[in-house]
Amino acid sequence: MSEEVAPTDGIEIRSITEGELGAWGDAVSRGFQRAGMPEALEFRRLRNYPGRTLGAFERDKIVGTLRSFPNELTVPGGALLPVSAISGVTVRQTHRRRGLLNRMMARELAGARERGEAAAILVAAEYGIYRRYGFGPATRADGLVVNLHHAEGLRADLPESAGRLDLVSMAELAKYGPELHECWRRSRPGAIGRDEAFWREATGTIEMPGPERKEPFAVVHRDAGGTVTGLLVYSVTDQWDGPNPDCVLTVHDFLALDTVTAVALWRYACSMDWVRSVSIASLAPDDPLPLLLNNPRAARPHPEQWDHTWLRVLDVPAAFGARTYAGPGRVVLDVTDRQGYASGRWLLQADVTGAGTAEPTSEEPDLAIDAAVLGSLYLGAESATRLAAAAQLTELRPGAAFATDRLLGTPLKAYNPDTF
Ligand SMILES: CC(=O)SCCNC(=O)CCNC(=O)[C@H](O)C(C)(C)COP(=O)(O)OP(=O)(O)OC[C@H]1O[C@@H](n2cnc3c(N)ncnc32)[C@H](O)[C@@H]1OP(=O)(O)O
Repeated sequence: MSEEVAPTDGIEIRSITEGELGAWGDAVSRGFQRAGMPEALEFRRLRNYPGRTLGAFERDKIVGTLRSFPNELTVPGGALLPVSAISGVTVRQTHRRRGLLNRMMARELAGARERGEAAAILVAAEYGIYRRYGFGPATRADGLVVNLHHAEGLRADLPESAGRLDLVSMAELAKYGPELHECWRRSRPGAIGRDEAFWREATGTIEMPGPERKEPFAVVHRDAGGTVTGLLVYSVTDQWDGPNPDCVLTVHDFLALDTVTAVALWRYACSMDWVRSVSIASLAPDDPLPLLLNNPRAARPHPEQWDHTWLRVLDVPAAFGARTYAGPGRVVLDVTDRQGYASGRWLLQADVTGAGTAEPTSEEPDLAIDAAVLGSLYLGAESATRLAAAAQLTELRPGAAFATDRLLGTPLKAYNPDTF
């Protein structure tokens, strides 16, 4: 496993004390080019776990930051995998490219492995940073913009809800949202848990830096029995084309437990007076929304479609034993890992029930990959066939990439709506 390099520059990497939280948050703001807009102290407190908020200290000055918090990642089949969620990664502008991130990341990954977290996840500010630490893009956020003029509404043959929609306050959203999300997240590989910090920020009881917050609207769907089965959080621009309304409805959060609920919520959004387009910045790549419209061509890719959550496998047997598989099969992976956590030859095999294991083996390998590619394959975000075509992995036996896809393929695309 990778060891932290002995410091030669007098800069010490250590976890901060509670009393240093304010200065640590200021350092994060500075590193993110947001001087003067510190992250709310309350938010920082809620995401501060003993030993997991790191600072790079030059004497008493914080010149580097990285924090992680425990989370659970839904894996194919619905199990929840313990993961380390990393965020707040910054190095002071005057101290960059001297290896401080290398040192903070080495410490964090070693800590995560010790705590028994089978993988680490993060949302990368820039594409080029994290592959060297074994992270690969593992979910996508493929939003849509629906032009309502072209859409011609939702299809008339869709199932109608026997339930109802209710506009709710932020306080009610804080009450209904967590339970609904707990249910929803088990159905989508790539989803993560939402903690108190998430809901406090989403419902406005923690003031975050940035432009003044306009309270969004929230609507919940209840089924005929009164159970909340979906929510839509949105805002509407005040935009006019001369005397004619030309508003955009922007979706901030959308959760639906079933098709009837999704139809009811999308019908509501797509038939709003004054609204000419619906913009959803983050949606699962295989979300059925375009197919609900009379004209699916009206749903165009959102300009911000991107690789969203990056994943780094830390414990191969635990991670691959937790997920399920598309069918029976076996494949031997030869994994190269600079930090060592996933290095070696692994026999990945699954039986007819979809249960599978990853075990060390001395058998001849079928595929040669690096740890970042393992991260991209884990939730099924990328196919081995595509990665082979992109020269990101090497097939050592003809047909091995296809065999890997038959094993790792998932019926639902990995998706995580939450940036952290
Ligand atoms: C999960 C999150 O929080 S994402 C947020 C990431 N933070 C930011 O983008 C804020 C602005 N940037 C920064 O604060 C810093 O530049 C950081 C944190 C990205 C990098 O910190 P540094 O201490 O400069 O990195 P360090 O010197 O350890 O470099 C490590 C390696 O990453 C590379 N690297 C560092 N930053 C970048 C980058 N932005 N793009 C590509 N490569 C990078 C370095 O070249 C080096 O490569 P090598 O090991 O092959 O020689």
